[in-house]
Amino acid sequence: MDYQPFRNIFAPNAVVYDGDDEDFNGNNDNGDNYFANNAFGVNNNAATDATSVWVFGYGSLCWYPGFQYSKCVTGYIRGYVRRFWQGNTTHRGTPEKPGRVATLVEDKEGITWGCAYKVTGDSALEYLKQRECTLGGYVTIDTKFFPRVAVENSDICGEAFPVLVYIATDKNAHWLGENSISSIAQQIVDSSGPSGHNVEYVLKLANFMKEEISEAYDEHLFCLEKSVRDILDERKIPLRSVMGAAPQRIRRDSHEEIQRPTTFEFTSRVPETRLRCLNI
Ligand SMILES: N[C@@H](CCC(=O)N[C@@H](CS)C(=O)NCC(=O)O)C(=O)O
Repeated sequence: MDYQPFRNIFAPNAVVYDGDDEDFNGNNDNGDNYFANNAFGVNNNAATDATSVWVFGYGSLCWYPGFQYSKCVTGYIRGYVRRFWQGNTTHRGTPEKPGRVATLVEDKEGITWGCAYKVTGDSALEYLKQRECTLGGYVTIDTKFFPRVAVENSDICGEAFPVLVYIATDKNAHWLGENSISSIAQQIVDSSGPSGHNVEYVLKLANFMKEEISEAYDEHLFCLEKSVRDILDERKIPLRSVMGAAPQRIRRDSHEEIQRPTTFEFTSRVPETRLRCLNI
């Protein structure tokens, strides 16, 4: 499916960090650093609070952040694709039977949808350092996040802003790498760990994508989800035995609820409508 990312309709002139003349650490040809300057697309008091950063989630963080945050915005990053190529022995597997969790793999044309959380202070980052890095083998990178919808006069008003991302590269001890969807699905159905069954991890991520970002299509994730469900059916494993508790409710995209002030002048312009079916 040829996916076209959403264009930001409210900030057509937003300064776009085009990615051509900067590398991932944000340095461009004349020595400016994207991440040192104000984040594009988020107004000053939101993006440049001294102690706040945005963290991009694309795996379990989408449905189980586990830390305090003040905002959650759905959107995507460019230059990466999501792949279940990272092994895990501390959350969704054991040292004897590692599970598989999501990571990102570089792909110049790639887009990965997820959500960005605004966190303030150190506790969230300390928690993520333990959960992702110490227990999971992830490291952090900086990249830019494109909100699905930017809203004029809100704190999510431009095309992109900097995010911190936790990514497992092929250099870490738990890396498993590429394998067929059916083999990965088999391993997932056979794995569980202290945080729950590996199936729960895949299905709750797939549910997040379908419920929150239905316009996006992640072939790797959805083919894996189907393969996992087929195996569960073949083996007559009831979903309730692997799905754990219902995920916490996450309030997302509150900036989209900002309504334009309707003035009398505005409403008086609303054209007459006829309810043809009632002929009134
Ligand atoms: N960094 C990715 C993946 C994070 C992830 O799934 N990490 C795993 C393994 S370290 C984890 O935290 N799992 C917790 C769980 O499975 O409940 C994200 O942004 O969501």
